[in-house]
Amino acid sequence: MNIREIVLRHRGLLIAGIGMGLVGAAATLAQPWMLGRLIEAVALDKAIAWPITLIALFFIADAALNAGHAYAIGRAGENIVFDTRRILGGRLLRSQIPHFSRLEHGDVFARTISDTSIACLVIAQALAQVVTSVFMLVGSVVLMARLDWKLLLTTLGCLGLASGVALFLARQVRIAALRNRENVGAYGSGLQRVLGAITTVKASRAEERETDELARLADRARQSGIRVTAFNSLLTPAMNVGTQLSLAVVISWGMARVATGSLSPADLTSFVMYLFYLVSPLVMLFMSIGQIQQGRAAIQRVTELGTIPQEESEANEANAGANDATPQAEGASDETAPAVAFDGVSFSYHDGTPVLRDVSFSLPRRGLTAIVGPSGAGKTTTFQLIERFQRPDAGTVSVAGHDIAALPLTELRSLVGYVEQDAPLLRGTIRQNLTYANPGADAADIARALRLASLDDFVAELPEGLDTELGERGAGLSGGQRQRLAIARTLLQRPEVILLDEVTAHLDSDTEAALRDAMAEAANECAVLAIAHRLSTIRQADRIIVLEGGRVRAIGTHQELIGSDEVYRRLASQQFAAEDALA
Ligand SMILES: Nc1ncnc2c1ncn2[C@@H]1O[C@H](COP(=O)(O)OP(=O)(O)OP(=O)(O)O)[C@@H](O)[C@H]1O
Repeated sequence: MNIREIVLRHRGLLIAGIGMGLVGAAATLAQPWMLGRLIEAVALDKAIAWPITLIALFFIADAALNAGHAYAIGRAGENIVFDTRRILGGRLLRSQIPHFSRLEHGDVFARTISDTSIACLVIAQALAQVVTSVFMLVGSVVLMARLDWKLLLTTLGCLGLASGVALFLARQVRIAALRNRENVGAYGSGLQRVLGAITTVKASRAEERETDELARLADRARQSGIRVTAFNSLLTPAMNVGTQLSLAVVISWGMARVATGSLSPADLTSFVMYLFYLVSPLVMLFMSIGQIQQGRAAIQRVTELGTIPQEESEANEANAGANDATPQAEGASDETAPAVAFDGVSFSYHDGTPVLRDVSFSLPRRGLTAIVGPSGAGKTTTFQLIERFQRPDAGTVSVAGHDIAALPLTELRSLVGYVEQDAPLLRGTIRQNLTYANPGADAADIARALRLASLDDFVAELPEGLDTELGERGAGLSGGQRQRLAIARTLLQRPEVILLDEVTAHLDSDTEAALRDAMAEAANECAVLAIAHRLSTIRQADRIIVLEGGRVRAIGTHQELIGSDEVYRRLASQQFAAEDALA
């Protein structure tokens, strides 16, 4: 992502805004000159209608052009912020999971929400301000030099002194503002951390501790905020002192020269007006330079986030599809190809520890397969590879006969339905959540999916039925209901393969039995691969894959494995004991 390109896309509006600003500045500069001519006309008893009309015209043009300038630049800034956020949002959603999972969410929000505003608005406004300020400064200096160069040198001396102090203060403001942004960001991250785990905080009676910690972070933000205010409040007086000093010198020396006749009252009036004009662009220039520095830091943070590696772009997917057209066409009609096949797959996360080692298995197009194994055996990682959230270091993974490395991602993910361990739901109605992967599903399909997931009675009892609004992350539903809603959503997608990650963990025995029926029915239509702990689920499976330490230990039915595999026997007896204890 390149912010320069985004800014250039809006150059028309920016140039129009700067153009209006420059013409407006010229109209401003013309006013003292015209006022001088008006004073001369009055003094010499000449006609004053023209000077007055011109001053009025310049005044109106000045006001109108300045309003146009502010509107155009503000609008361009908002357009740039919009484009940056739109692109950034898309890039985050299409980013590669291994890179995304390393980001801190609070920081991602800060970069996407506030850094984009600062970067774009500051750059658009501050750049425009620099251009118009420099024009005003040069214009004022040239016109003042034409009026009286000695008075100009005196003015520049006084203002130069004040500018030096102002420059120093502006630099301090910038440093303090950067620190303040970091502190505000840290407070945001802290707030997000505790609010995301509010029930754990309460259950651990940690409210007081966390409130103190939040207050400590907020206090750091307050202190750096006060530093910004302190330096900022000195900035304007520093420039005012310079202005007042030069004004005092210019007026007293200028009046003395008017008395001796070496300067006309009209020129002195114009000169004093230009003096005021000189100060405001000077302050603006310093502030804009400071803002641009701040904006550069924000641009860097936005650009860093924007360069997060992407899953293939649409174009690449199309190419991959075109290059792979023949095997895909064959595979799609080849019902004999396995639903999922792992062939010599090895994988490690970024820390390099091997998680899967030379894993090979294949699933037929129909039927229920359970994956069992001790905690950390690599079961969820297997699912991550099938969805291509992660890529294998060696070996190939195929779905419906296609090597998934060459399959367009949208196609792969339409073939595979995935119900995660925590089954997160999105805000919105039950219907929106249900049809999330298949927005075109009709009422009959929805009713079938609800029935299969044993949710039909629950939804029928709700006053608003399918249109019931769910809270954040599915609040308003029990863990089991959330899980079943996620299963119904996957069933509606009608995939070739359904991956279920410990979906029966949250369910009571009755619901689990209903869900087992749902799995059996789904397994008649597609391949179901379930990570399971409950023996009742495992026993129902057509085949069971036993994983241990990232390797496939054994594959077989419950009866076969009980007789032949030590690890399976141990897992099964542990589960029996646990279920007996529960009973
Ligand atoms: N994102 C990750 N980054 C680094 N290591 C990871 C990551 N996810 C999992 N691991 C590691 O990979 C190994 C396998 O994890 P995985 O979640 O696949 O196991 P699992 O068999 O599903 O375990 P469980 O039954 O406890 O859910 C574990 O040692 C885990 O610490």
